[in-house]
Amino acid sequence: MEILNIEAIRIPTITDIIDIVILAYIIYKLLVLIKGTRAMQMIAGIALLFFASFLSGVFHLNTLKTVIDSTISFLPIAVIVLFQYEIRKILARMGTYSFIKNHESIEEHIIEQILKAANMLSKEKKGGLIVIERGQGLGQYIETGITIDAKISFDLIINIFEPKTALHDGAIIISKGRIAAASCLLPLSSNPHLPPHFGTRHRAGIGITEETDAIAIIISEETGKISFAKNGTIMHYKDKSFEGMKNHLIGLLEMENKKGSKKNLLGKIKEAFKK
Ligand SMILES: Nc1ncnc2c1ncn2[C@@H]1O[C@H](COP(=O)(O)OP(=O)(O)OP(=O)(O)O)[C@@H](O)[C@H]1O
Repeated sequence: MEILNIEAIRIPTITDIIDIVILAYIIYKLLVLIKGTRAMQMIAGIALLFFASFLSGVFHLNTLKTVIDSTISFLPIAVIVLFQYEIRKILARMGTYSFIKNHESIEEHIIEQILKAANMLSKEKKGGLIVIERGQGLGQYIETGITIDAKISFDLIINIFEPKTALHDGAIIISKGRIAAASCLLPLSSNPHLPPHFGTRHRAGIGITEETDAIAIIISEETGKISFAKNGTIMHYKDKSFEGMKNHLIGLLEMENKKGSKKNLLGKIKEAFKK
């Protein structure tokens, strides 16, 4: 009896190896992506269904197996419905793929103007929310606000966030090195793990970075704290020095500025999966 069919075994080619490496990478990223999320629980549930189907087959529980198998056949639709938000987000990020570097990316002196304004707002305990567009266009959020289309300056930002003025509510969106609009409405994060004391300003700042690759600077009216949000994660800024803060923001934006020119489809897919 032939135990092993030697004929069927062939030396893997370079293409096979690349194929396997890509697949392994995608599976790894998917597992990282869903670790600790409701998707993980869903996968555990799906695995349980397959196991139950297998067991009912082994013990010839035919009716049970039929019911379980027909449930399994609906799984692809259920996954699309349940994860439509995540799928939409990944596709939107992939859709922003660009061969061309954004030459209008933000410059250092502009960052200084933004941070000087953030510091002033913080000192005076005036709330502020500034969103910086990166690779992914923020047109749909810009449309919710009032068009400004002006050069970025300390004075303008301070004026916009002056309490009780017409434009102070909502966010400023910086696009292509200019203040595109003010009073913009951002999506609120629904992350259940955010501290309950986070109000709508912080949730909006985090929300826009969950939906897009933008960076948000949040200045708390209550505490004067300056925070940065990226990829749905918020970082309270501890180093009070201006240079430290500037380098931090440059660091957050650097991916776009330095790697922007090299950003390829794989990079976009990687970024989409990062979340
Ligand atoms: N969807 C939104 N998009 C943009 N800005 C928003 C949105 N919702 C609320 N804001 C802004 O947040 C302000 C209210 O902030 P709120 O006090 O609820 O939040 P917070 O996170 O506790 O901030 P703070 O620490 O400044 O009090 C609103 O006046 C408005 O300017």
